[in-house]
Amino acid sequence: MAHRPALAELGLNTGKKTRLHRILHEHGLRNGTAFFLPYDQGLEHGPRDFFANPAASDPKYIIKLALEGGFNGIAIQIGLAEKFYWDYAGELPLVLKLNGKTEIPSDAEALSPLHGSVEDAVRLGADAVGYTLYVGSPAQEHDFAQLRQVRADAHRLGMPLIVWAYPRGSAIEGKGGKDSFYAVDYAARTASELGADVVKVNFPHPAKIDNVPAPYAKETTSQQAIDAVVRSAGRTLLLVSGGGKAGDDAMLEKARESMEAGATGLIFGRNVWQRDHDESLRFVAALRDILAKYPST
Ligand SMILES: O=C[C@H](O)COP(=O)(O)O
Repeated sequence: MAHRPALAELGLNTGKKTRLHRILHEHGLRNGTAFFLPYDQGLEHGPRDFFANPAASDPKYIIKLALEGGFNGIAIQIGLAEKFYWDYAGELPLVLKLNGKTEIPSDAEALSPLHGSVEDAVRLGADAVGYTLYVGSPAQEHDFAQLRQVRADAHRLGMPLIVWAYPRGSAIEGKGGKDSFYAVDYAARTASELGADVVKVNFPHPAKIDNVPAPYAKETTSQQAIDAVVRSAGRTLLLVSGGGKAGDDAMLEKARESMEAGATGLIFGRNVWQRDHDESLRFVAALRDILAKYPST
């Protein structure tokens, strides 16, 4: 297991520390772990993600589900935050997603444009902002510059910065793909190097891969891979995302291995809300049982 950093070790300014403390110790399990409900898929993938459970297309349904499920917060885009979060202000921490894109253009030169600011997040009462960084994309230079401004604003306004670190672009396809151990490990380190307070990554696929530096070109276990990714994030707290809907046992195992590795928490969306309400809450309860075993300070 890698080290799960405590809040006091992160060198945060007062605003960031206060907000992260509120998220990690005053909501959810209140034990220092994080369990976020992400709801930006309507922009990233389109309405197709709501076909499995049409009720989930309603932002109010999702916010209520997050409250009933005892989540630490919800991650949404500015349009939904301005129109729907207002009814629940103060009850559930808001992570305002500042950039995003549709899946309609190809991912070959992926860049996620900004459409919100850290000032918007302050105005809406958010406790963190989210930024998607496409590590390895040909548009990386523009992405880094965009992130630099967000990081500076977040620092100035005391707002924790959560970076969705996603390997993308044709170069990564030749190195095991966007979810390979090499790609995810590099993404975690990149977010940490660029000033993320929290990084969100996909769970790494540990399969043997070609065209990558030697340490990655051999078989590992999934536990060894996620251990390394947490280590690469260093003093940046790490969240593991859910991904597309999969079997519950596989998802619970992924959650357990992530927490065992030293992750701070989980950010699971489709696996939670692409099923009916009671089923969602049953699955959430099983995930909370896992988080309860890994308290942090
Ligand atoms: O921000 C969005 C998440 O990456 C999507 O979450 P999910 O993969 O668990 O649906």
